[in-house]
Amino acid sequence: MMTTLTLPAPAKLNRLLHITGRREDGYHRLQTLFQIIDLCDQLTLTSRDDGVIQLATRVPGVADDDNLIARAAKLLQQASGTHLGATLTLDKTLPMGGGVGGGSSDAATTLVGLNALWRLGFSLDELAALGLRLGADIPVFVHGHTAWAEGVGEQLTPVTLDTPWFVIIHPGVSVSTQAVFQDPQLTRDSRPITMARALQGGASEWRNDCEAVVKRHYPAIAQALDWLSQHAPSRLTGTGACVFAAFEDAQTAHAVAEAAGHHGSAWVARGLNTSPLHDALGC
Ligand SMILES: C[C@@](CO)(OP(=O)(O)O)[C@H](O)COP(=O)(O)OP(=O)(O)OC[C@H]1O[C@@H](n2ccc(N)nc2=O)[C@H](O)[C@@H]1O
Ligand SMILES: Nc1ncnc2c1ncn2[C@@H]1O[C@H](COP(=O)(O)OP(=O)(O)O)[C@@H](O)[C@H]1O
Repeated sequence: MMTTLTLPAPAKLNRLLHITGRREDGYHRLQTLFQIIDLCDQLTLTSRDDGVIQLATRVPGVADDDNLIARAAKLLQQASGTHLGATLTLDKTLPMGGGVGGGSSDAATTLVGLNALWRLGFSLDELAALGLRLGADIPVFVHGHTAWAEGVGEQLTPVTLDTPWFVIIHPGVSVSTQAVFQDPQLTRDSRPITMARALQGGASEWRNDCEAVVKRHYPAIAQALDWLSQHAPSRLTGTGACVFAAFEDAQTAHAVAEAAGHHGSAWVARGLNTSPLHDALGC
């Protein structure tokens, strides 16, 4: 019987991010295009008979009880009533709090992977609903398809986007998502658009409503955006700190990433339409 799985947890980019209003609970309504990319963390999940959820690796700065993979595993255990446990090993590549959704994706891979390992038989819809209780960015990674999203990011429609090579720069500062959403100067009244219109417009019309506020508060992000914009149109992902630009060929992307060194860490990643997690599990 299968007792160990090693699975990818891919990152995402917000190719477009509009803030269209605020819910009664203070959370902001968004319209966004989430694109999955091939930059990944790796998770190894090993089933155990004693019911214990054990973290074999620590995430710096995150208490084990707060770690999203431990929380996801415990939530799935509770929801299913299984007597099984798991040892969870996380090989972290994705920058934390960078707007590429690493923690959310780790949690999604835990839910989808343990569902297979423990043979629970939950559907992806059921797992996405569980994931939403831990974070708004988790459902897209559970479903595993590049998507148009509304609500707080949980109402998903799968779409197919171009699959360029992205240069992603993390300017080495950490952005507080909460502070961005609390800023009085944040654009929070963008007129809602249809998905068809967003897709028709194409990348040249896509923007991120958080960008102006984030650039004002974090000069390093403004500088990275200005520098990258000399090579190709550049955007912030999520509430930052990462910025990205799309290139048609890998060679150009690698040359730009190499030259980006003085602005922070830089990666090259390919845009995807389906998640490598779902490719690996055949689901
Ligand atoms: C805006 C996005 C787009 O992908 O940014 P990134 O986190 O990826 O950068 C996400 O949806 C972010 O979701 P997530 O990262 O789960 O946000 P949380 O940590 O729950 O939010 C921190 C705080 O930001 C505010 N917040 C967050 C999301 C939202 N739609 N409206 C809000 O007003 C709330 O005050 C919340 O307490
Ligand atoms: N397994 C995990 N990996 C990364 N961050 C985690 C994890 N568990 C909890 N966190 C917390 O979640 C925060 C946001 O993580 P992350 O998803 O990487 O950022 P973002 O939502 O900006 O892309 C981190 O700063 C950290 O405090």
